[in-house]
Amino acid sequence: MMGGKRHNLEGGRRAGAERRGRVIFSGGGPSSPPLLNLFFTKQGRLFLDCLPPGYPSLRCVSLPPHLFCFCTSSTPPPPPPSLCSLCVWGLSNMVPPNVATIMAAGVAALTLRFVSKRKAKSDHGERVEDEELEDGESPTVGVVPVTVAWDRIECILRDKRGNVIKRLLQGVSGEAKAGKLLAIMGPSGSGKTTLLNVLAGQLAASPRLRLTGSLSINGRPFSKSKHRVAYVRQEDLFFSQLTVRETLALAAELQLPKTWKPNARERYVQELLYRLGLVSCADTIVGDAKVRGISGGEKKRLSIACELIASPSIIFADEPTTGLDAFQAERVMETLRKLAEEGHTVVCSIHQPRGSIYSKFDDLILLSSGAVVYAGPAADHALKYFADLGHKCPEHTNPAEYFADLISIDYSSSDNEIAARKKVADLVEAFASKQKKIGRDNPLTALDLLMDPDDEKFIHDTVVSNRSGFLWQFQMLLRRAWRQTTRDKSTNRVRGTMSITSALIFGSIFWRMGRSQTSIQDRMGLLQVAAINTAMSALTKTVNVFPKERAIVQREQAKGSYSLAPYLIAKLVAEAPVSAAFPLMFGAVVYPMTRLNPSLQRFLTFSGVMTVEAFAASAMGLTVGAIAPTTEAALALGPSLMTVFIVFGGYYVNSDNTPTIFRWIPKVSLIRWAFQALSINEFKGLTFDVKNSFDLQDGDQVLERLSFGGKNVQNAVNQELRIALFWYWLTYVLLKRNKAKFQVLEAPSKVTPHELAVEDV
Ligand SMILES: Nc1ncnc2c1ncn2[C@@H]1O[C@H](COP(=O)(O)OP(=O)(O)OP(=O)(O)O)[C@@H](O)[C@H]1O
Repeated sequence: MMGGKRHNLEGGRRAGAERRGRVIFSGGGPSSPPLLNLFFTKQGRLFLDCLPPGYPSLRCVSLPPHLFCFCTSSTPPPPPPSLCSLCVWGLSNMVPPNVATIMAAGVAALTLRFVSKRKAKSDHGERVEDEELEDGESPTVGVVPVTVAWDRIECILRDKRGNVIKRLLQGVSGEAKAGKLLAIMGPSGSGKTTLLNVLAGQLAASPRLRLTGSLSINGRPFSKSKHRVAYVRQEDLFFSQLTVRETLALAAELQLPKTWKPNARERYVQELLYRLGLVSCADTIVGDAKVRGISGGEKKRLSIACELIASPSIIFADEPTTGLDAFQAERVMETLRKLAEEGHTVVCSIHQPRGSIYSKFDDLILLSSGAVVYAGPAADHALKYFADLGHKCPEHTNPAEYFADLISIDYSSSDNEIAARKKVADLVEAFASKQKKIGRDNPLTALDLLMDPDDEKFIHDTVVSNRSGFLWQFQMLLRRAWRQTTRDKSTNRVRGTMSITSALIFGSIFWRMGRSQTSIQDRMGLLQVAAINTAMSALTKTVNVFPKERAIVQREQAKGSYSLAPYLIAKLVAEAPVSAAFPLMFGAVVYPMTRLNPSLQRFLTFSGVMTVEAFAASAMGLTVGAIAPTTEAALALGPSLMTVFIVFGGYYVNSDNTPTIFRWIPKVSLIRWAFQALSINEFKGLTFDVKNSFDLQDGDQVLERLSFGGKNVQNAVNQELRIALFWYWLTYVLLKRNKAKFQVLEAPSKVTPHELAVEDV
């Protein structure tokens, strides 16, 4: 299915031609320009030009880092991925063949390859693009053409007792090839996403699933392949406050090798913006539900652009048009179509596309209840196939709609359902027997099998992510976190307003507390509500946003863009000034209104304690966000946990009276340590009006009653800092452990009769 006409890597060709340096071999018949040119680029890389006379269009194929090849052909086969196969191809295709010249070129090339291979070994780990790019020079990222083939994929869902409930995929086989756009279509629940996840090697692991079958890339088992796979998921997740350009630039900075100069990276990002049609919104923020940003279609194309940075050979897209209007859906599919034309292997699942979108597909897989109804070319071939089976698509009807109706189960009545199920079962049977008769539709091409195992090494070298050092990652992630925090004006405005409003409310309630005996209770009450208010607002803000951010970070981590430690530290550093601002605002209003201990030193300590407490609560929010599967779950879990800490916060239950089994809770309660520090800061040295002999004379007596006697502020703040560090550490461990786990594909096995009995549940 490799489309020669569409195999166009103009960028690479141009860049290579511009870099032509010393020619070391030239010849190949009477033609001008010569049939074959072997030359070194200015950077010392070896290039081979094959120019059969009369065929002006050049094509390029990525060869090992030290070898590049440009070639054309009248009946273009896929460009061969190794010099040996190039020579085989050249001998059989060039007209008129000048055997001696080609052989000479082949021998020269192989000799040089042997020499340069040794050099390549010493350069192990570098990418083609790793060489220093000169200013003004275009970056080139080649696409390695690949064929993905899968055979007898079975996915079985079992209940807790191990009984089979459903066959999600039933012996699915097929192929996706370079330069082709393959669409997986079928009614809702037919298994499109499941199949796509299996092909991308990203089916979420579950003890209730059993996955068998074989999956290969260019004839090698998928698990051993080093080709890069991009997966554009249904949900587009981004940092909402970054612009499109910033999002792409950061992804480029984190994923491209450091040897790319800033200019080259910028040009590459600009090129991606053009390719994906994102130039007009390049400087618009991505936005979210609160702040309007780019459109849904633009978000989807930005997702694709981010996936393209690492130059993947294979692109999977799960329902890329879902939620988009007709125009945006068309543009997204046009983008995928172009990527296929550039040599990528593109596979997408799609529900029911309109006619203009359907016409973009090269190949089609139709699924119904997890079984293949049709797999093959999308256009006339599919229509003819169904017409031969007696299902002729009426004229002027969108084939996609026709196929969807044909393979859907009609649940309007039991008779209709039985008839529809029988029709689908017949279609599945018809396709299975046809497949058995003809074997696989398109077996792997001879060239795929000819591939030199060393080329796999090259592929690894060209696509492996070149992760930068800690400091570099920290710097990049700090910039992103800072932008996200400071630009989120609506959230910051709400937090600021809430801080001042609650300070005004508490200030009014505890207005100008005097030194009477009753003011002692008021002071304790105010300090307790201040501690609760600060902790709660920091906690809810964090649990509101972190689960979403966690999903982005986990996706980026899966790509190997950066490590967890620089991410968490950058987040902490970037958010610290903003997080500190709100407790300070609260303190600045409530302190003078209520006339807490009137000294600048005490006011500064009060603000400092509140700030440290806000950090601890925020860190606890991160942990909750790392555990909870959704924002809603995090919002339920976070405040419940905090309520326990409030109860044991030192005001409601005296720590001396705490039941033994709960003694540990006040020790880990961030409310308790904040309350203790605030109380010591407030009461130490304060005197009260005394009217009766049993009245408390000074703050030290109050502290004794609270069981805080003999303690100091510093100690309480240290405990609070330890609690904050504990939550940060726990978040790190949880994020590290909660990496996505994928279902292992077991070798194909016979489905047991018992399992077959549950077909089409
Ligand atoms: N891990 C799982 N556990 C239980 N059921 C599952 C699991 N994964 C998939 N399924 C079920 O398998 C069937 C196929 O799901 P899948 O998401 O692949 O369908 P789909 O064709 O993509 O549907 P849609 O077009 O609605 O997204 C559904 O009935 C789904 O509920």
